Amino acid sequence: MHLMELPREVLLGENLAGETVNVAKRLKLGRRVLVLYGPKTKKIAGEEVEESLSREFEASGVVVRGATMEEVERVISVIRETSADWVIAVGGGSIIDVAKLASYRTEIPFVSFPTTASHDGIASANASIKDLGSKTSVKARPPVAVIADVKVIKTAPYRYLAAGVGDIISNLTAVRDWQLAHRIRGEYYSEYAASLSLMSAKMVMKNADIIRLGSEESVRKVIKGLISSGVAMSIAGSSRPASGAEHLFSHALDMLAPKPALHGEQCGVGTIIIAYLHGLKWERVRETLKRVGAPTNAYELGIDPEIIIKALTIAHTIRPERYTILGKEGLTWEAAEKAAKITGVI
Ligand SMILES: NC(=O)C1=CN([C@@H]2O[C@H](COP(=O)(O)OP(=O)(O)OC[C@H]3O[C@@H](n4cnc5c(N)ncnc54)[C@H](OP(=O)(O)O)[C@@H]3O)[C@@H](O)[C@H]2O)C=CC1
Ligand SMILES: O=C(CO)COP(=O)(O)O
Ligand SMILES: [Zn+2]
Repeated sequence: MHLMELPREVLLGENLAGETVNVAKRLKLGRRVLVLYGPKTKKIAGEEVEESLSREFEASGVVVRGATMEEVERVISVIRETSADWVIAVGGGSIIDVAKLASYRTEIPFVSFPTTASHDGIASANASIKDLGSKTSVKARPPVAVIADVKVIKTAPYRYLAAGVGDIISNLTAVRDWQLAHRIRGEYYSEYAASLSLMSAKMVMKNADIIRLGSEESVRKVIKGLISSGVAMSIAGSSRPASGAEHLFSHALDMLAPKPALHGEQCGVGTIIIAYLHGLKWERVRETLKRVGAPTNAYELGIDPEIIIKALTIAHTIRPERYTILGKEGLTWEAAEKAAKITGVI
């Protein structure tokens, strides 16, 4: 049996902090709510959401710092102490992932209230959590509702929106890797999930100039792509349609770089190199990233070229079960250096 779980409500609009109350009432989420936010997103929208919910429910808030297993366990304890009926995550990808996994493990629903359009975990069913030093993709449940407030998301520096484009354009190579794994390893493949995922990537390529404006319309375009990408992951039952070798490269950078860039920025640069390895039109990927003002090379990522090469050579070891163009052996140092040089990444 293949179970697909999807969000029940997706709200995209302006000034939605107060709407959280109506969503909770419609979906009968319960009286006690735990609001999760980060040190910055607390001020950006977290407090406002908590205040709105406090008028009708018993709301308490907790500050989360980073997507680690320790934070997930700490939040699980707070859920139990406060007997929370549901959770709402107000923040970037890290806060949403912690809320997603903690609510799944305590079997309560969670609502996603993104403050950035930088990642496609907004509506997905899986959580990317750092455990014992490396990022793992853990099964969870998608949010029962997504409340995307364009005004809040627009407060984030433009860099975050461009990172969202990087996370979406990754779908081009992720789907290629998935097809490869299907053909070579007989892995389950969903044509429907793959098409939906590719559609998001094509939409951002087509709308790059509108996205570049950094307007509310830009935010809407990127958010829709991120949500569709998350839905594609839910349909597939894994992050396969949106995470291939370019994501392994980004996870490797998170482990190796003293100061990693944003997830979506790293994935975008990874897509350029992995598209080259797949024999795809990598120049088109680079062109789109340039047009939206996302990084396309090591210098713009603020990462040393040696670390880029090293990350390419170890990427295949991060999730050995996830077969990609990197194969079982991975890239040699020379091959990695050549691919990075040809594509102008180093
Ligand atoms: N589960 C999935 O399917 C997916 C998960 N991911 C995961 O998501 C994470 C990346 O998410 P990302 O959002 O890039 O990074 P983070 O969630 O780590 O956020 C980065 C920083 O941005 C801050 N921030 C958030 N909103 C705003 C805002 N409106 N204005 C200014 N600053 C803001 C955060 O504040 P604060 O310090 O308050 O938190 C934080 O300091 C990675 O861990 C990645 O693995 C990515 C894609 C898919
Ligand atoms: O980031 C993702 C999709 O964009 C999914 O994350 P994983 O690489 O952790 O599976
Ligand atoms: Zn991603």
